[in-house]
Order: sequence, then structure tokens, then C-alpha cells
Amino acid sequence: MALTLRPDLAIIGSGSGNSLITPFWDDKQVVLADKGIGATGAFGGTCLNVGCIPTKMYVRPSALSRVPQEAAQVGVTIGAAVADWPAIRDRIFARIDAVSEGGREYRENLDNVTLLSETVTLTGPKTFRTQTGGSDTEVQADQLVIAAGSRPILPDIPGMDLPQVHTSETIMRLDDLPGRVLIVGGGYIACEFAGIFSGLGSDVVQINRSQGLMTQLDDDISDAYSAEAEKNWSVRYQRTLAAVEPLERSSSGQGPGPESVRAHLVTSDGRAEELEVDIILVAIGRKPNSDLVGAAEAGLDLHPDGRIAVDEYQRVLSGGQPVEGLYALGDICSAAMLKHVANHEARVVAHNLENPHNLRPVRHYAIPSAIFSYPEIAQVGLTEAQADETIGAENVTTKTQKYGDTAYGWAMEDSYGIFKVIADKRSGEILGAHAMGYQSSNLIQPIIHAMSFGQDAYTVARGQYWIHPALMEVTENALLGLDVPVPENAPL
Ligand SMILES: Cc1cc2nc3c(=O)[nH]c(=O)nc-3n(C[C@H](O)[C@H](O)[C@H](O)COP(=O)(O)OP(=O)(O)OC[C@H]3O[C@@H](n4cnc5c(N)ncnc54)[C@H](O)[C@@H]3O)c2cc1C
Ligand SMILES: NC(=O)c1ccc[n+]([C@@H]2O[C@H](COP(=O)([O-])OP(=O)(O)OC[C@H]3O[C@@H](n4cnc5c(N)ncnc54)[C@H](O)[C@@H]3O)[C@@H](O)[C@H]2O)c1
Repeated sequence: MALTLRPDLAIIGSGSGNSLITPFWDDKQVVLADKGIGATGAFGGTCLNVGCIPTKMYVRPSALSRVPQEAAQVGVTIGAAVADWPAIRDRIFARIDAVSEGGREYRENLDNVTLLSETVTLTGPKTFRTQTGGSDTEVQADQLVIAAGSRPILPDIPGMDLPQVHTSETIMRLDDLPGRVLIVGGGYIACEFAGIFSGLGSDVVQINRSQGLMTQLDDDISDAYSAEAEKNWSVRYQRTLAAVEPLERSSSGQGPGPESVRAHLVTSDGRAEELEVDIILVAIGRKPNSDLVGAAEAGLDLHPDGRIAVDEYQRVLSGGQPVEGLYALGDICSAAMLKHVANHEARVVAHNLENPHNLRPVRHYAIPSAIFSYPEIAQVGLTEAQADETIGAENVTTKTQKYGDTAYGWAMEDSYGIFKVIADKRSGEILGAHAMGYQSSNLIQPIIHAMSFGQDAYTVARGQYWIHPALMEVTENALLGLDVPVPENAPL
């Protein structure tokens, strides 16, 4: 028999959606539905279980494994690093699994929250249906938030169901460090895992369709990063994966191990190549889960890439009009699939759910991101090409500061770090920044701050002390190198 729940609020997705259950709802009824994520069906969404947090917890040991190399450049000999994959993996997931399980238990034990650990499908704009314990449950909510995220894309080619073929959802739980890894893709996930595995000691081959890695970034950064990556692991451009086949150990016990696979690659000019590896990571993008929740069938508007369409208040659109009390947030609707964006949208949605007569808009300006690869990359705002197109190249000023030309860069013996700032030469307005190098995700924060609060480049550079000789002088010097006006009574 069908059970019908009529909560004040229903949420699909326990990632960023979980944070919507504020004290405001303590005396009201909430339904939270999540099917679980990754190999363990975990509670709490992508970032915690299979995304930002575990990847960065792998980045740290991988970076430490490179210390002997870096130390040698400044005259210190350290013995070869040995990465203990099971120990690294277990440290990471002991912490993460406990947080995820604790989060699930907390929600299960709240009197005002019903947790449905099932896949749910919309039956109308604010109703959905699930199967729990063998009986249908229908949820008819006063207000509904769709925060169902995104999932990895797998190409439709032979061999994608082999156990050696992974996405970011499974690769972090491997039994052992793989000897030979093929990474398919040249974006965020591919570049982060290429950095992780090569640092820990695997032989990494990364293939990408285009010429260059992270080609969506500013050209100078994409070029510089690609050049560094080529030094640190094997990179092959203009190739795609066509098929994967399993390889068996020969009867003589010789040849590839029982768990190897042969990857069939195709070059852009049609040549076939083969590669034997232990595992393959496919990281060619993610798609929004709007199909999983049945958004189109429920009459919701979708972008061509499958994202749910929302207005500036994160209200879901149907026939071009916002549906009252229906919101979406995070990867399922956002152009920027980033956790800090999903978190901001969740704060806006939380406010709007609680204050339907005083809606607040989202702020999608100066959205930064970092790629925690080796080297690390960080970016915010326009690329130089976008700035040229937006305000005319004659009005654009840029400065690229090398880490190696600052005092701390000398201390590090840095040979590759760069920090590029782009500004409007007429006003000093900062339009963007793009950096590659040690801690670039931190060095870029003053630029994000300045762009968010409308501070001009000169004032930011000279209106505050910069600690000498900290690495942050890279950012200061980049700003000082811009050809921008000095405001009247400018700080000295
Ligand atoms: C490997 C990796 C590394 C990343 N690193 C970073 C980083 O360093 N920095 C950064 O800013 N971003 C990073 N991201 C992106 C970031 O993780 C996402 O942008 C963010 O987690 C999205 O949050 P969300 O709430 O929209 O979705 P999610 O956290 O994915 O939550 C959606 C939930 O909905 C559930 N669900 C989906 N469909 C249904 C359904 N029909 N019924 C019931 N439940 C359903 C899913 O199981 C999931 O738990 C990374 C992503 C990946 C994959
Ligand atoms: N540090 C971070 O903030 C972080 C880390 C990981 C993921 N993310 C988020 O997750 C999203 C998804 O990451 P991603 O790396 O999967 O996607 P991506 O969009 O960053 O990169 C996809 C890559 O795959 C290539 N590609 C696409 N189709 C292909 C095909 N058929 N064959 C071969 N190559 C193909 C593209 O050229 C591109 O290089 C990112 O865009 C980002 O928003 C963020």
C-alpha cells in the first residue's frame, strides 16, 4: 500500500542539500531523500565521499612523496619516498566514512526528519515517489529542493564495465597502488589524479582529445601547465579511448598480470594505438542528474546540457516561469560544478525557503576554482582572451609574475610558478587572475577578495602591508606590474 508523506520541506540530495535543514525546521516536517553515492552507497553526497575531500586527502601524501626531489634542489638529500597505499586509503576513509555514517545517523534520529535512502523520481513539480521497504512512498511537499548533483560520464565503448575501468567514484578505494594507470581526459579530475598517482609512484599515461591540458583555462596557464605535466608523467594529445579488453596471464605465467587490460586508443588522424595498463580512470566530464530525478517528465525546463533551469533566486523554471516553492541548487543546475558554488546556492535557497516574501538572489561573480594537480592551478574571472573580447585588447593590461623572481621563490628554487593578473587599464578594475604553482589556490585569494568587493588593482597592492618575504609577495608584485591608473590620494 502506498504511503503518502506531506512534509513542509522535501530535499532530494544529501550533499549540499543536507545543509538546508536549519533550526527553522525544528518544529516542521522534512523529508530528505538520497540514494547513496559511490561504491559504499554513502550518505552526504559527492564532495565528502567521492569528490573534493578524499581527492585532496590523496593530494597531500602525493605531494609529500615528491619532497625528496624538491629537497635535492636546495641541497638536502632525503631518502626515496615510499607510499603505503593501503595506509593512505584507510586513513582517508576511516575519517570520511565516520563523518558520512554519523551524518546519516544524526538525520535518522531527528524526530522532524524522514530519511528515504532510495532513488526517487518526480511525479510532478513538488511531488516525488520512491520505493521503501517494498511499499511505494509518495511525497507531496509544500516546498521542494532538487539538489541531486551530477555523475561521471562514461563513453559508449566496449569494456567500460570491466573492473579495471574506474571513475572518480571508485578509484580511491583500490586495494593497492596500481603500477600502470591510464587517465582519459584533460580536465579537473584527470589532472588531479594524474598528479596524485604519479606522485605516489605509479607510471601514468594521460591522454586527451585536444592539444594541451586544461585547455579551458587562460592560454598561458594551459600551456605552462601542459609543459610541466609532460615533465612529470607521460602525456599524449589528440587521442581518445576506443575500447578496453581484459588480458589474461599466459599459461607459462609470463606476460601481463591477470588484472591488466589493453586500452585501444585512436589518434585524431585515425591511427590505432594500444597500451597495456593495470587500471584506467575515465574522467571526461560529469552530467547533471536531472534525468535520474525525471525533471523533464515533470515539466521542468532544462538547459541543452541537461542542467535544470533556475532564476536568480534558484527557483526552478517550468515553461519559462518560476514554480513557487520549488528550488534547485548545486551541480544539477549550476554551470560551475564546484562545491563552494553549491554551498553559496544552498545558503541562498535556505534563506528563500524560510523567507518566501523576501527572496535573495545568488551572486555568481568572481567564482574561483583550483585544480589541485602538480603543479597546482588557481583561477578567477576572465581569461586574457575573454578580457580582450569583452573590453577590447587595447584596454587590457596584464602582468605575469614568476614565483622565481621573488625572495620566497629564490628560497624554494622555484622554476615554474607563475601568477598572471588581468585588469582594465582605464580604471584599474581587476578582471581576472590565473596562477600555477605551489599554493596558488591560497595566493589567489586577495584577488578574489578585491574582485568581490570592487577594489582597484593599485589600491589592493599599496593599501595594505604584505608580509616580507612571504610567498604572497608573488601576488603583490603581479598587481604592482599592471599598467593601471594611480587613484588620487592613493596609499603609499
Ligand atoms: C573527484 C572530484 C573532485 C572534486 N573536487 C572539487 C574541489 O576540489 N573543489 C570544488 O569546489 N569542487 C570539487 N568537486 C565538485 C564538487 O564535489 C561538486 O560540485 C559538489 O559536491 C556538488 O554538490 P551537490 O550538492 O550539487 O551534489 P552531490 O553532493 O553530488 O549530492 C547529490 C546527491 O543526490 C543524490 N541523488 C541523485 N539523484 C537522486 C535521486 N534520483 N534520488 C535520490 N537521491 C539522488 C546522490 O546520491 C547524491 O548523494 C569535485 C568533484 C569530483 C567528482
Ligand atoms: N578542484 C576542483 O574544483 C574540481 C576537481 C574535480 C572536479 N571538479 C568539477 O567536476 C567537473 C567534472 O570534472 P571532469 O574532469 O570530469 O570534467 P572537465 O570538464 O573538467 O574535463 C573533461 C575533459 O574530458 C575531455 N573529454 C570530453 N569528452 C571526451 C571524450 N569523449 N573522449 C576523450 N576526452 C573527452 C575534455 O576535453 C576535457 O579535457 C569539473 O568541471 C569541475 O567543475 C572540480
